[in-house]
Amino acid sequence: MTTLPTVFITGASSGIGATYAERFARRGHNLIIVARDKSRLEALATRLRAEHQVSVEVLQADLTNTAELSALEARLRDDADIGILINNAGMPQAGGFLQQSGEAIERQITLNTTALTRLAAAIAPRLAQSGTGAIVNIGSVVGFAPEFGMSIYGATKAFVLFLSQGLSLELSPKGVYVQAVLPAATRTEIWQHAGIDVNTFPEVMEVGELVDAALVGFDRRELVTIPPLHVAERWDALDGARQGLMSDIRQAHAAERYQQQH
Ligand SMILES: NC(=O)C1=CN([C@@H]2O[C@H](COP(=O)(O)OP(=O)(O)OC[C@H]3O[C@@H](n4cnc5c(N)ncnc54)[C@H](OP(=O)(O)O)[C@@H]3O)[C@@H](O)[C@H]2O)C=CC1
Ligand SMILES: N[C@@H](C=O)C(=O)O
Repeated sequence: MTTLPTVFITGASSGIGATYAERFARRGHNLIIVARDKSRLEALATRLRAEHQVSVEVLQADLTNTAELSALEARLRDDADIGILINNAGMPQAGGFLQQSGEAIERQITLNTTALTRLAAAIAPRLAQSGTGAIVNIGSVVGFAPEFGMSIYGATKAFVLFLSQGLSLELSPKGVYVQAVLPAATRTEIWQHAGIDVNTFPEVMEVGELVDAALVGFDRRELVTIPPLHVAERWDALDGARQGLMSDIRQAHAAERYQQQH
């Protein structure tokens, strides 16, 4: 019987990450679950060990702490049992751009982009060497929507999508599957952290439905999985238009509309 890869999940103490942990435990995977809240992680680990007879290791870490992030990188580099990284940990933006302190900006960009990238960079060489494995990056539809007024958060999520597309081009020929998952409003604690009452939204997806849909995309080896997008052709058209724009870039001279009228 082939041994299933261990799944390394960041942000697993609540919400989407905790649900991913439950779903992969149900599939029989051993887990390594990471977050700052050790007691919540331990409670989840105890439950999943009992319910699914899998190994669940708890790693308490603040991904914005360089030393703690480095320890996680070393584990991802060295532990050959880890075959799937779920880069889930993230934080929202509370308030508009003008309300952001330097520290808040640094913390959000560090968690949502730097830590996610460094953890992917830690595991990717080993997965590429082995010719198998998966990296799942949790983005957001907010990365498509500057109109939502979460400019820094949305920029970090646009980063996650671009990074995932780039990593897929670089790593999928080496057997490594990369997936970007783009939820919309999903019922988790993130909204409390954003200072927003999620119950004021006309529609919110339940977290189990979100993760189950993301796993359908995962099982299909889909690159960009957008569970709330009911018209899949919209994404195809957007990405096709992006590629069309690039094919119309002529680098030798500025476009006529930018030529000085003499
Ligand atoms: N819910 C939604 O509507 C949407 C969410 N997303 C994304 O989904 C991902 C998961 O969010 P969601 O489950 O909703 O939110 P939650 O707030 O429920 O979960 C966030 C998780 O990240 C962990 N975390 C936060 N800060 C740190 C840190 N500094 N170091 C380590 N872990 C940290 C938290 O654990 P702890 O506090 O114990 O450290 C928690 O486990 C995020 O990337 C988010 O941007 C995307 C689109 C929509
Ligand atoms: N996490 C939510 C916003 O804060 C989202 O990405 O929709």
